[in-house]
Amino acid sequence: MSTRIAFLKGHGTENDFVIVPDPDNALELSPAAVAALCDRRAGIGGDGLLHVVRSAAHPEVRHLAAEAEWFMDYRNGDGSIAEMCGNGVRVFARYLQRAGLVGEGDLAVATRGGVKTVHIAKAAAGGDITVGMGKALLPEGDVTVSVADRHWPARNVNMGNPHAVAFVDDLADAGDLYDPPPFSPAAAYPDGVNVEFVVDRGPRHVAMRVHERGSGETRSCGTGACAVAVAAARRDGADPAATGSPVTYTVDLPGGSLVITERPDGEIEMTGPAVIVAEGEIDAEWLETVNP
Ligand SMILES: N[C@@H](CCC[C@H](N)C(=O)O)C(=O)O
Repeated sequence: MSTRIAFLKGHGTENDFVIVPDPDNALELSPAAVAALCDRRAGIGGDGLLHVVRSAAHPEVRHLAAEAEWFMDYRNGDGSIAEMCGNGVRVFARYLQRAGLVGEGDLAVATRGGVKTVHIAKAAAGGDITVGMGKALLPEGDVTVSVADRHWPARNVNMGNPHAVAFVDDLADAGDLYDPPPFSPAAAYPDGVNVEFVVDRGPRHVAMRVHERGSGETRSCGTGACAVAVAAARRDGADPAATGSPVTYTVDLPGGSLVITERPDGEIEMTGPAVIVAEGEIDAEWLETVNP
């Protein structure tokens, strides 16, 4: 009889994830296995995978174990590794809460993009979760993104992972987003980039579509929404560090809305939903066939 491996399925504003609890880091999850699990026809399906591991059990973040008990080992749907996932970290926290592995209040989660603090509201089995996303870096230099023969200047924003934010007249300008939008100069993003296309909806209210590195077009991207809020604030002349007042943007995405606040110290908070929709078991024999 084959061993079975637990999984859950969850989403945050319809950015969906396969969740694989593996506290002792006992599973070998190759890029091919992750891609197979995230496959929407031949696997479970998801934009990415949240491998839930105790920090002490993972060589990349063992040094953070005293600070953050749990490590979000995030993988994109194509099996590639990313530094950070904003929707993912809320869903990750929701899983830990639901499994009784953490209590109420603030929770530190280790990611490749640093330790993030997640606030889970009291008695909230559902409801929104707020995450301290850290500070945005705004590397200097012009970046251009393209769709077919159209080109837009883009703001380079790093939220632990790289983003290129382009303001457009209409979200349809982004086209079908099947392929990663080309960008230049190539040296701006040696490891690829997440590209956001943004339109205005009203005062401090924008809407976006995103092509995610390693996942394609998704219905939401939390780090992308933070990058967009910071780029929109700078474009609108709003810099919390200069004024001493926080700035909040609502960012609409195809899968829902996220609320992003940048504080005068540069720290960014993101608030949005995190939902677990199912749980089950992965057949270990099948996993072996896709995990060479
Ligand atoms: N959907 C995520 C971002 C996931 C990582 C990204 N595709 C990358 O490669 O950087 C989010 O909610 O932030």
